Amino acid sequence: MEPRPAAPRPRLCDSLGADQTPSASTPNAARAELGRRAPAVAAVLPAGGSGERMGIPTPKQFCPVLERPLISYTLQALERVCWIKDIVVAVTGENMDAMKGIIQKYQHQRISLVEAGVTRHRSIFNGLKALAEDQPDSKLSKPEVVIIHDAVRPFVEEDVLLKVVTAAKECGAAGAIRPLVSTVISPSADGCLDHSLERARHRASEMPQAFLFDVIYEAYQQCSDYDLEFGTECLHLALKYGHIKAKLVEGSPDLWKVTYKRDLYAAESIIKERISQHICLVMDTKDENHVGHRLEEVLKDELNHVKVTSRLPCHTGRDLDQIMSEQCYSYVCVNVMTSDFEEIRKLVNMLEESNLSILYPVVVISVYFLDYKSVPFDQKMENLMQIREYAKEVKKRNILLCGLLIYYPQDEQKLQESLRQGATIIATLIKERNSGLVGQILVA
Ligand SMILES: Nc1ccn([C@@H]2O[C@H](COP(=O)(O)OP(=O)(O)OP(=O)(O)O)[C@@H](O)[C@H]2O)c(=O)n1
Ligand SMILES: O=C(CO)[C@H](O)[C@H](O)COP(=O)(O)O
Repeated sequence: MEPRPAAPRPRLCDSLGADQTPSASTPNAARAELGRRAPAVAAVLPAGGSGERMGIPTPKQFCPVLERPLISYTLQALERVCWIKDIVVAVTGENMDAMKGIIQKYQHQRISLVEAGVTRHRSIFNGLKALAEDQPDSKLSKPEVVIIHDAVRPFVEEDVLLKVVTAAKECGAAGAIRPLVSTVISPSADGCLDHSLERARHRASEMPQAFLFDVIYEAYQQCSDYDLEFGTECLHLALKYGHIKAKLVEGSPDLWKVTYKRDLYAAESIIKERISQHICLVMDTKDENHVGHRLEEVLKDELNHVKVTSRLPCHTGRDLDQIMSEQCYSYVCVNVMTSDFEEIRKLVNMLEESNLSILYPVVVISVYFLDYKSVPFDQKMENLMQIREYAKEVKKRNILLCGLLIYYPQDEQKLQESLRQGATIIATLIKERNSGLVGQILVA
């Protein structure tokens, strides 16, 4: 088991990062209402499947995405919602230790583990039992509303959680839905089309779902072995056994369930895009006419949807702390005045203290300029080679450090070209977060 990192992490409810910002559509009135009447809300996450359709031995909830297990992203998405008091995760006995290791390594909070069942419904039922009042020695208390959410749907946002919880409080049950992508057809026994459903009149049932706890717990207590073995829909159990017609809430496309291998690639791309929305340039000069500021302009041009900010180095710029607390995961250290690594070391130390890289790889690019006239290329490169060893060291802390040498010719047009190429390399390193390039010195 990996040791627990020392300092507490700088986030959760009040500091929201790139993938943590509640969507603009978060219904503030509903949130306020929920706050006023504060129903106790808990969540149950079934995570006991084997991921057969993924076709690999590791169950998909434990597959690494940017070197962190998928389930950790889902836990992060739920635990950042302050009004969810307990999160109960159902895991198989054989994966219990691995799950405990994940909770410890990524500092997840408010998590309780229960043993999974042989089917998804049985796993959920075990989670509900742990929340029910009548469990001896349990630290958990029975919630008024329970959210059920698959461990393999990592992109659940606070606004949809709030919508299903508010609707469940009113109607007894609620679930997220999406338009169907394909038409659903029913084949007959001989493999021919029996009938097809009118696509526009049907919806795909997704997660999260929420229920008044008593409604869903009683439904699970009453349901048949057949339901527990073959059922795939909790809303159906609430209807069949509690006569509750669930409220259906439109969900976002990102709520889809990671099922096949390609879904892991899609999840990784979404995460990379979300954490690459803010770049901080740490400039070692205030001089507005310096080439570092021209690089900033070109970078803003290159990355027109990305927020690019610049700051002075760490020892004078206290607001770098602020940027780190806003969860900026990309830093470009522009060394105009010196060629040493002092500024980079200070920046990396600050990043380590911030604990940012526990959850996501942080990219740091150290940029230097090469004026052939003053320093020969080989001499400059020799100096920069030191970055390799240092990069190897900080890679262990999930900080991906690379060097970039930008040619600085006298000719204005050529300089512009170098800066543009430098900006393209920076943008690629940030978007890709490729750990294979750690310690490399690229030349523009
Ligand atoms: N006995 C089971 C089976 C599934 N699940 C969980 O239910 C969620 C949704 O199920 P699904 O996507 O079907 O997962 P798997 O059963 O793992 O996948 P597959 O059907 O491809 O084997 C997943 O988080 C999965 O871990 C569970 O807790 N217990
Ligand atoms: O979408 C869902 C609820 O409606 C479930 O996630 C889905 O039914 C899980 O089923 P399976 O484990 O068979 O994939």
